[in-house]
Amino acid sequence: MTKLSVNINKIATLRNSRGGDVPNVVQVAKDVQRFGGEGITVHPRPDERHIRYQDVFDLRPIVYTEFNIEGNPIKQFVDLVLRAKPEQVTLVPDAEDAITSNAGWDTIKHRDFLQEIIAEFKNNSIRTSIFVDPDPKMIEGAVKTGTDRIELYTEEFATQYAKGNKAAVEPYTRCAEIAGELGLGINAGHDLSLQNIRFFKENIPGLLEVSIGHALIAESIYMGLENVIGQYLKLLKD
Ligand SMILES: CC(=O)[C@@H](O)[C@H](O)COP(=O)(O)O
Ligand SMILES: NCC(=O)COP(=O)(O)O
Repeated sequence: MTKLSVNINKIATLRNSRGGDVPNVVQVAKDVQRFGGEGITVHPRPDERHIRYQDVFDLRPIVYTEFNIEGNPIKQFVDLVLRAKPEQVTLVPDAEDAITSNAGWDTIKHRDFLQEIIAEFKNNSIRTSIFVDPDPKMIEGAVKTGTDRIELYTEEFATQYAKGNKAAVEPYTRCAEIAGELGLGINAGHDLSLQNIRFFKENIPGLLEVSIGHALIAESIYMGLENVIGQYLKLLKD
């Protein structure tokens, strides 16, 4: 069973474009859950260009599915996560000026740092996941950090699949097999969409969760949020 976590960053982007509180991110998160979404993902960035740190505290009491907070574990972010106590934290090595996440962790080079930070989150009963490229060495490195899960960075798959290159899923399949053998849980995300999600899911053994934001919100402009979430849930069924 693969859970759908809906990333609501883009709702905050729209709100922030005008100031004020329309659309209201808390109401959208409530509706996502009412429509069957199995988790809420946010990725607060240091410049708060979409999700603000305050949004995280406003969302915490209403998220009754699974709250997943993503970000680069700078001190400000670590403090936020420890205070909000989400069900899951996903660590992403994104540069401050990056438009969006654009790389996974080098789990070998940053092993000591990741080990320390992951231990702190786990001591606080927060499940950990780390964002990684589909490279077997990075998966083997990930297990040594003590993380519960990995999140496979799917941008390359999505780009290639859109061009008709279905073989692009193969490194992800291989890494999922390795992760499974090593006892790591498997999440995935970035540029997943109604077009590519079924094929991706079918080729990834043990896929526990996908977090989807950009495409899902864009698709909802044409088809409506409830309808789109329903379609994802059907496509993610075993
Ligand atoms: C880790 C990941 O792939 C997504 O969370 C992505 O970072 C979304 O963030 P933006 O909405 O800022 O692009
Ligand atoms: N972790 C990936 C995520 O939350 C959503 O990424 P995207 O669908 O906005 O590319």
